[in-house]
Amino acid sequence: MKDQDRNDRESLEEIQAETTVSKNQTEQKQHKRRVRYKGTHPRSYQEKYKELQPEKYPETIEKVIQKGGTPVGMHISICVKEILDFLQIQPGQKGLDATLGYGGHTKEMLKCLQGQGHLYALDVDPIESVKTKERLEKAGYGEEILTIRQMNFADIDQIAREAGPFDFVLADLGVSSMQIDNPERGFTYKKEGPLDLRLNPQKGVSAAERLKEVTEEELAGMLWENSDEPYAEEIAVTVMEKLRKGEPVETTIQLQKAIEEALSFLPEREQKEAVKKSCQRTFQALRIDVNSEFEVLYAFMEKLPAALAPGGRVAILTFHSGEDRIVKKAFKELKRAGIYSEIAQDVIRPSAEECTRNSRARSTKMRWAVRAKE
Ligand SMILES: C[S@@+](CC[C@H](N)C(=O)[O-])C[C@H]1O[C@@H](n2cnc3c(N)ncnc32)[C@H](O)[C@@H]1O
Repeated sequence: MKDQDRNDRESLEEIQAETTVSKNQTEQKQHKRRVRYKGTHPRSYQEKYKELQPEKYPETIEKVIQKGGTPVGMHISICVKEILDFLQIQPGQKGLDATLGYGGHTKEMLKCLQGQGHLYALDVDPIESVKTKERLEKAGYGEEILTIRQMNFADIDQIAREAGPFDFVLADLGVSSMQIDNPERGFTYKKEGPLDLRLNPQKGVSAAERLKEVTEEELAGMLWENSDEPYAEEIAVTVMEKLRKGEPVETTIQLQKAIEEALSFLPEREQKEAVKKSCQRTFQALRIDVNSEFEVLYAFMEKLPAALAPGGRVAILTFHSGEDRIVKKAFKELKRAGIYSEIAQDVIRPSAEECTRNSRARSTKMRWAVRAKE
């Protein structure tokens, strides 16, 4: 049985159990109103996934993880061992986690500090970072050891001026599973939701608004440059035609349908797979655009050496070739200039075992560098 079916069935059993209890109570106390029947399907995202309440349903969480999935509302940290082996964190050091997310890496780095030193952690996402702060506080990591800021890592110079230089820095780029899994954030074509895709929904314009701003040529260029989308032109033509005719492309499914339509010329047996891949690439390209992901990564790579202490170590996880190219090039150039004394010769990939355990690790590449001692 699929996990989702099982979740739905378990929810149904709970609902039925609640109804039985309420029936017995009704017989005993006639004046009590019956509990309203909730229906066989949970109504909201919150109700639908027990995984969103990990404390209440630990077995459900364990089952999902064992099957290689990521429980909804959680994020499984990638390459933890490889990162810690490289960073060599010592008690008393000062570090920066540039991408807090669910706080998995943060927690592992905090453990290495053994209560001495300080960790700073940044995230642009105002929704998830609040939840992560609460979770880490409950786990015993308060302000005395951990400072969390809602800040873009492009401003690493700012936090370095206040708190640096750092002995170690980690950046685990991209999006977290919680952001992808929440349909209201619009990161996935698999669930209906507003076409938003912003890491910080309180700033900038959503992907739906962005589609209304760009020309057909600009959209095709965006899809090609950000994601190497082979059907960039066909998709751009279809989307723009829809907008010209006054048909909305404002939700994730509306965009998915437009992509399906754009690729309808392909032989039927190829269509399903091609649409899936083009949806992944199109959503990625739009996400990169609305969050200026390449621009902020350039800024981060440029400011990073000045934020590191002499001998300081940095590890970066990337998830697509565009990101990896920027990191690789910056490390190489700065090594040649003598600013880094050592850099990773090759990318480090998660083990096959980790990829089986966590399918989201498959596209991960890790690179590292050590700041020269001068
Ligand atoms: C892959 S997740 C990090 C997961 C985290 N390492 C963990 O173990 O839970 C990436 C996070 O980086 C954040 N992020 C992406 N770009 C950012 C930026 N430019 N500045 C700060 N945070 C950013 C995202 O909002 C997301 O929460």
